[in-house]
Amino acid sequence: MLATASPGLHAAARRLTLPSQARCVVRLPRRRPGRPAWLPAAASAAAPEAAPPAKEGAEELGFQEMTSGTRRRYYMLGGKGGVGKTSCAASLAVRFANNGHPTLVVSTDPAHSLSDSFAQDLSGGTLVQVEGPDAPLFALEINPEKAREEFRAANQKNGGTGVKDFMDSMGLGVLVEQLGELKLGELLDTPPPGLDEAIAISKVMQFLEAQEYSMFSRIVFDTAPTGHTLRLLSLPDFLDASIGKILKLRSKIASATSAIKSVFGQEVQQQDAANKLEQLRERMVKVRELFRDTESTEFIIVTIPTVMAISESSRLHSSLQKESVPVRRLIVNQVLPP
Ligand SMILES: Nc1ncnc2c1ncn2[C@@H]1O[C@H](COP(=O)(O)OP(=O)(O)OP(=O)(O)O)[C@@H](O)[C@H]1O
Repeated sequence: MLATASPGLHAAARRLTLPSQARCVVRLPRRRPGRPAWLPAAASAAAPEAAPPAKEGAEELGFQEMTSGTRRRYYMLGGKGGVGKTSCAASLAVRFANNGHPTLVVSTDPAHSLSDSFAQDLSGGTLVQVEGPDAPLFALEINPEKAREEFRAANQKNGGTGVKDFMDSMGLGVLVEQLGELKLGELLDTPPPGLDEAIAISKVMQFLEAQEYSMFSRIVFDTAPTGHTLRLLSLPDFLDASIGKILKLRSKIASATSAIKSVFGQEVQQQDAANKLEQLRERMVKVRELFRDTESTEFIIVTIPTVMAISESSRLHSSLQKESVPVRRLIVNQVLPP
């Protein structure tokens, strides 16, 4: 089905080329092969070891490096909005599968572009097998909004926003103000950018721990645009700080309110909310660790040959370096003839 429904994509995946240096160029249909002559100086920050004109042999060697070994590896594709992250993630996943890797490609894009790339409906929130490649290729489209809703519903059920409401109801107005400063309500009601995606990624990681999904040796993530990725990386610190302050505050008021709390039976609810936040923080820490694990993970920046995209990619690369996220390759998409 893939070959007939998306012949261009399939062909592109087969022609995916990767130089052995720190960058790779994906050539999609109707695009001119070869090193882009337009690459301005600004790109050197995103690809410090800018490659010489790529030779097919060297490119294949680079790709072999990505396909070698059966140990599970994660590839995170990120970059500016609309540069072709989903298209490239789909191409890379097909290429992995055609090289014998049981592969899973995950998208957290609510626009469902992965479904369009494969011409299959993947929106059900479960794994769907993509027809065409040699080895099993499964795709999963996670709706981050839905994942967030689940999280919020769980919090509400467990009295999550109730921490603030509870303080209010106890007449502890001053502390409510302090809580406002801690942005607890904001965190639970309007999560910071990146949280949706972090929840989605941690969900995927959770189910990959199950025996039935242990076959996947390559996991490709089509991640959100730049800003979200950066927020996602700083989330555990943000949550650490927030949760730390919340717990400190809680212990401060514990003695003053314990009698009233037990009368109203809200102590358990509060504890649940704190546990839920703590669980969330732990999951975020796992996501952060995954991003930084040079053994298993690689972040690939996708860009296009425009000044704005390259500038943003350059900033993304610097930020990822600062966060110790391994970046070794750059995909330059939509290379046009001069
Ligand atoms: N090499 C290419 N040649 C032709 N069209 C392309 C190419 N790469 C991407 N496109 C088209 O550009 C559009 C955006 O691509 P895609 O959805 O993959 O980008 P994205 O970075 O994932 O977007 P978003 O940030 O919105 O998630 C799509 O219509 C896609 O078909």
